[in-house]
Amino acid sequence: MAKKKKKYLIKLNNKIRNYFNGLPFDEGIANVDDDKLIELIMLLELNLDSHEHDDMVRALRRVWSEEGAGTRELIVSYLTQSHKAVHTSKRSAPLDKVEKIMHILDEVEHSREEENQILDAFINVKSAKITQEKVVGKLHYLRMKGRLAILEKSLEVEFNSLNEMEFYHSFIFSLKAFDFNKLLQCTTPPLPLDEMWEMSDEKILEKLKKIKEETIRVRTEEIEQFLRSVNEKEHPFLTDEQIATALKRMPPESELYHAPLPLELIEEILHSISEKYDVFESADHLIIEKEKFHDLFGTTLFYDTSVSYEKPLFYSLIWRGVEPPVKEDINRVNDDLLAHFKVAIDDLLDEMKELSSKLDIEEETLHEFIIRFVEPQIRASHTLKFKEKSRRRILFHFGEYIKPLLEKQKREELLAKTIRDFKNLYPLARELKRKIIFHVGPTNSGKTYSALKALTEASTGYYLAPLRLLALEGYENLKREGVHVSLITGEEEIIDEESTHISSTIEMMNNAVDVDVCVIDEIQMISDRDRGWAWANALIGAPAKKVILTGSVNALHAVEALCEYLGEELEVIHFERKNELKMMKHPVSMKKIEPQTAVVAFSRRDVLSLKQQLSERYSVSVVYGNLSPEVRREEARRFREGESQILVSTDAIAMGLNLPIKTLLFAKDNKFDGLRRRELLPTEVQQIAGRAGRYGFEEKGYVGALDPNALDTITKAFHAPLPDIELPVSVMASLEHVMLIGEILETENITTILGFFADNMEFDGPFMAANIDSMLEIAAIVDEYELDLKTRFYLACAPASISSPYIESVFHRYIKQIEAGKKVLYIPPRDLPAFAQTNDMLLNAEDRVREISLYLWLSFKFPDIFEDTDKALQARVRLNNYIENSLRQGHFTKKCRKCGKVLDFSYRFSICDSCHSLSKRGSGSSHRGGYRGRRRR
Ligand SMILES: Nc1ncnc2c1ncn2[C@@H]1O[C@H](COP(=O)(O)OP(=O)(O)OP(=O)(O)O)[C@@H](O)[C@H]1O
Repeated sequence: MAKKKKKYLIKLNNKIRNYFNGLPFDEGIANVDDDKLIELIMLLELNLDSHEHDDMVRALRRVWSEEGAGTRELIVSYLTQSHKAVHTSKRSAPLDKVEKIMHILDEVEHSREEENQILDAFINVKSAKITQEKVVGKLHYLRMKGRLAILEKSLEVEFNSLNEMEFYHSFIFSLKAFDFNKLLQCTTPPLPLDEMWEMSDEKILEKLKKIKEETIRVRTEEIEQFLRSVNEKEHPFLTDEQIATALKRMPPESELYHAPLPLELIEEILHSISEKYDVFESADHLIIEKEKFHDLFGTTLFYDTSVSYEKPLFYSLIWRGVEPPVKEDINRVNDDLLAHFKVAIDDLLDEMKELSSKLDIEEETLHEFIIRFVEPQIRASHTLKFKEKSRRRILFHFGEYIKPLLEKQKREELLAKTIRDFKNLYPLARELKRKIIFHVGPTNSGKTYSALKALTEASTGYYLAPLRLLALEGYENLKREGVHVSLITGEEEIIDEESTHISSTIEMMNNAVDVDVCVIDEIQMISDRDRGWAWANALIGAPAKKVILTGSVNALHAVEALCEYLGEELEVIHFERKNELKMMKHPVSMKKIEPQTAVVAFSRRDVLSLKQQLSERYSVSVVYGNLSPEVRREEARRFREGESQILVSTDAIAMGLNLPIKTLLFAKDNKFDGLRRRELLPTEVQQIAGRAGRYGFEEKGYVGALDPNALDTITKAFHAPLPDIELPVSVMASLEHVMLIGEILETENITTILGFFADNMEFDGPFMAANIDSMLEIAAIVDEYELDLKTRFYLACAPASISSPYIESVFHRYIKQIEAGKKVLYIPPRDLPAFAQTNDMLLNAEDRVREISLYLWLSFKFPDIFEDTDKALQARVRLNNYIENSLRQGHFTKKCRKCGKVLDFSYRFSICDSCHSLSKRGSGSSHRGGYRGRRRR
């Protein structure tokens, strides 16, 4: 920096040396003449007492040596080029600009004042831009301005920029009640000034005076006309007083018909015209507003519609007595607003529908969505406007709302697709490239025997039985053959650590470990309304290289269809009945039943009634569904080993059981199937009849009935061809499926999940979702508790027959404990008598056995909670003995409450017919003794 400054000072020194012909400043300055020295002293604003040459030279030498580069530059600049040495802009115009202007003015005649005005006008204009034309033009303008000023003064007017004359004049307003003077502004039409400047001042003045007078005349006429129009007859909107006040307050420059009216007055006038309006004003507009409403999807939106008028226009309508078209204008604006609004809402709705077209969203939900956003916005702004911003906001939120729904739907679709192709849910079975062999034949044809033989010979295998008893039979058969086998049913497990085989009930199939052979017994059960799904699931998912099915011929078509869907090889082996089975020609009377006869009825009541009647002559075994497996087995054993002569049973014996039955008699030809009472189907008759004349026990079998009508129906059904099982067959979700559905539906509600499976699944194969009504009933109970999904599913599968109120309450107690993670103690029944005295006692005992079945079943799923299995098993033995004894003793018979006569179990009343008729005859003293007496007689 310093270097740069020094260099600059040297440059200035050199310049001054040049100027002083090689002399330095101190010497050269002494040669400068006094005038220049004085100017230099003034330029530098030096205050000197004397302006003697030597004093000035001394002062300048001091300044040169003491002051900085700036002062030196000024001095150099002044001496070398004097015009650049101007110290500040405040100084007078540089000589050459003034000279230029003066030079131009020399050519034109002008006064001294005009010269000053011109110099002033160009003071800030650069010299280069100053031309003769501009200077002359300016001079001309100044002269015109001068003349205008004179004219304005003498005429008492002003010229506006349009070259019109503006002036104020006082006019008289003659109103009805009084007169008053008011100064008003008058304006002449535009004046041809260019033309006028050609004239003399006097002439111009004369002309302008005329124009002024004419303007006043016209204005006067205008006022008169105006006053006539508002004065002549009653003004429709304004009172005389209001007119007078408005005119008095009118600003002088206002047009008459534009005379302002106060806001309150406008409001009053509008109300008198029609409805309620709100009126506002801006500087130059009147805004009139009215509340309107619009029904949007059942919600009323309140908003304001407004119109705005320029004040002069509106005032002029009022002054002229013309009704302002506010109502029409507001309605028109409102129609416009509504039309726009509706189109915007319709567009939005369309867009929302398109976005959610894949979802099943009700139109009402879309409406609610729009209302939720639009209503508050309109309430807040009170304007029926649907802004683009709002549209975007609604669509954004709607998008957020449907996003999870769309995702869920996508997942549901994916799930449906997976489940639809049901076979894919069993990947292990699919990998094994299974071979299916169907042992098809009538009952007692050895089809199971032969399948079990193949199973025995296989190194690993499963036997899937329709009943627990048959699983046990299969287990015992395999064990007898020296096979290491485990038994797994819903209630019990007998595990052989070295087992290569498992005999289980079909619902317990393990689809995760593959084996060589799997026998699925009684495949025709696939058409069973409630349990059929277990056979379908097993046929699709059994993980065995060889799957042997046994069943009747009516299942052949369904099995073929399923194998075709699975793409798996099917071999069909036909079996013939081993023993002859003859249909009897005559009904057999109860009194003539031969030993080794099974009598089949279809309800527990009928079985007990038959037992009661037959017990008088024969020893009888009883088998029916409610009995525990142990009791059933014991009763079957007694019959098999000849301890009892007759077996009375429900159709629980229909499947598979091998017993030495020579004759099988149907007690009835109809049954209640859970929904309605109906005739037995040929398949049921043939299956049950097949229990007679089992190969290895008897040579021949006989089938008959107790009464002639039943015999007729049974005979027909016995000979009828079996109709093919109808497709589709039912399939059912496994735990894995349930978990998957739960995850996708984002729910742990087992009722919802099972319902979803049952309702929404469509399958590609010949399938439908199983009938799970009873499971859903249990699921509804389970969902009342806080449990995880796995637990819920297990519980929903539990054998809890909630048609028994006792079992239902037990089930609730169990679930409550599971929910709390607390142990469930098994409380055994207290002292049981030797046998049941009444039917209710027997029913209670059966409920207690079912309670144990439930307890044991749950102990497999929740071993830490249901630990009292030994106690439960012991109690079951006790209860079974008690039930067996009761059945044997027959002491629980139904007797007439009055005379003690033994009644049929199916008898509806508690007193017998004779007691009933006696009581009706009204023997007055209807006390017990009387009846006893008669009975004794
Ligand atoms: N080859 C055989 N050798 C010895 N006994 C046999 C033979 N085949 C079948 N049996 C016996 O014949 C009876 C009926 O056989 P199996 O149970 O296999 O018949 P099924 O066709 O399965 O009849 P259902 O359908 O009624 O069960 C059984 O007691 C069985 O032990």
